[in-house]
Amino acid sequence: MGKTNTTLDTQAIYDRVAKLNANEPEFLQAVKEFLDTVYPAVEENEAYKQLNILERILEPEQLVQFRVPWVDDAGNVQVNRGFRVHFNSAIGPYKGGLRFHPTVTASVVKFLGFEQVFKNSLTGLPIGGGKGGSNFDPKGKSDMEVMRFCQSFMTELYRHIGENTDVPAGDINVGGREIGFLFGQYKRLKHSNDAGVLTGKGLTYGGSLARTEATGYGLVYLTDEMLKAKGLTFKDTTVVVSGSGNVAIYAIQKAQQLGAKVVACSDSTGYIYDAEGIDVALLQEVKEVKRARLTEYAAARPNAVYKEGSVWEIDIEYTVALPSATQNEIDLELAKKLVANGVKAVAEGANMPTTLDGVAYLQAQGVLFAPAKAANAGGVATSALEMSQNSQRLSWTFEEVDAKLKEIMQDIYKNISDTAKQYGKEDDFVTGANIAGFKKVADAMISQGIV
Ligand SMILES: NC(=O)C1=CN([C@@H]2O[C@H](COP(=O)(O)OP(=O)(O)OC[C@H]3O[C@@H](n4cnc5c(N)ncnc54)[C@H](O)[C@@H]3O)[C@@H](O)[C@H]2O)C=CC1
Ligand SMILES: O=C(O)CCC(=O)C(=O)O
Repeated sequence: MGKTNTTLDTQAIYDRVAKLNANEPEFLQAVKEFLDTVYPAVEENEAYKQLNILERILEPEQLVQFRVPWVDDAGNVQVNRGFRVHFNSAIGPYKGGLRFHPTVTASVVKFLGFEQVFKNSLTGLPIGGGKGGSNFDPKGKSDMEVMRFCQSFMTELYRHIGENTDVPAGDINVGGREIGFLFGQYKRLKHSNDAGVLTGKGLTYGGSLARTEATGYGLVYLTDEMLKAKGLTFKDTTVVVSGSGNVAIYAIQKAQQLGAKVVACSDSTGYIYDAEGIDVALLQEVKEVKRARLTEYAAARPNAVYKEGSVWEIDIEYTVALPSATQNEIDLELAKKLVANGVKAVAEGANMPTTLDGVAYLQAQGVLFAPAKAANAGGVATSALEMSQNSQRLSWTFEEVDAKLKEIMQDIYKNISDTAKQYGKEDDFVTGANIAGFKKVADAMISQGIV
């Protein structure tokens, strides 16, 4: 076999990736955090080094980019760009969401797909990592425009997915409506009712109970474990959440069920502060039913206020922060603001919402920090439960799925916390999550040869 007694040079590995993926800042950010934390697990394992496991794991198996032409309501021809990255299939079919947002690029899809590999590994379920999306902006589009876009997007995507190959789901701006349109077009093209090809489906055609709630609920279950281990609790604790979409809404609901007071959440232009605690039913009505802005929530609640800017600029004392909007929403300056406001725990509902220097600062200040690949893994874990139900042609009850989700999140916390300790980094859950997620994938890759 090739090299013997090799020494690991993670800087050289990073430099090579940076050269190959120039102009992909989000992907390189995710790679840097990974390399900076997993090296002890590679250093101690001669096979990982000899077989260049890091170099291989950092290279997606495939990246598909395609044109998505569609016609708007005024009869104009529009064109967007579609992507799907098949990052790693060592432990199961590619699995991960689709994002429709103007900021979607190859870099964004690759960072999301890379993180998904280790997140999916942490769930303990047999799913590999993938992700996709488009720079299509559904804001202001009619249902028919969204449908035509989804049909065109699937007209290329269907070649690259399948219930045993790649199983997409939702992410930003891809919810039940979009998954329905995508599934309808997939069936037309394949002439086959493969329910397991997408997750996040509606309950009338193969969706799982509790998938809608799963990411937000799972985030709170994991945070609860992290708090309890330090003698803290959600009960009577003040919480701030960013975003007001799928993850944020159900995180707020579960935190409130556990006795917390969630006083703020946000959209892309501003945030609401509701000192009495957010009214989840009203928030759902505004965001999920009307697809309106948070200003409508403030207009309907006499004591709530709407402010422009980042919710992390808020000037109140609170204990738990759950960033659940988008990447890099908490930078170093905002991390300092969180600490000044008395925050004791941050758990990432969004993918990579904290910059590298933001994470380093929070950890240095002793803030409990749960990284996205552990904290928001409940969504994809429940998607895997949806796949199991589809293949058995069964539907489990809400309580059954929720109980499995809770157990998975408790297991993830234990795994990342034990792994951090094992590598001499107690309470460094970034290191714990990266090493624990990585080792399972690396071992599966080694077993399968050089492929
Ligand atoms: N839906 C899911 O099951 C999972 C989602 N995630 C992550 O959670 C985050 C939120 O996703 P969802 O709630 O599903 O999406 P969503 O489309 O339901 O909601 C997104 C929310 O983020 C806000 N937002 C988007 N861009 C923003 C920006 N530039 N600044 C401030 N706010 C912004 C939107 O206003 C909206 O409230 C994303 O990072 C996603 O990757 C992670 C795991 C699973
Ligand atoms: O449920 C899924 O497959 C997608 C979840 C996802 O995209 C994520 O975990 O970021």
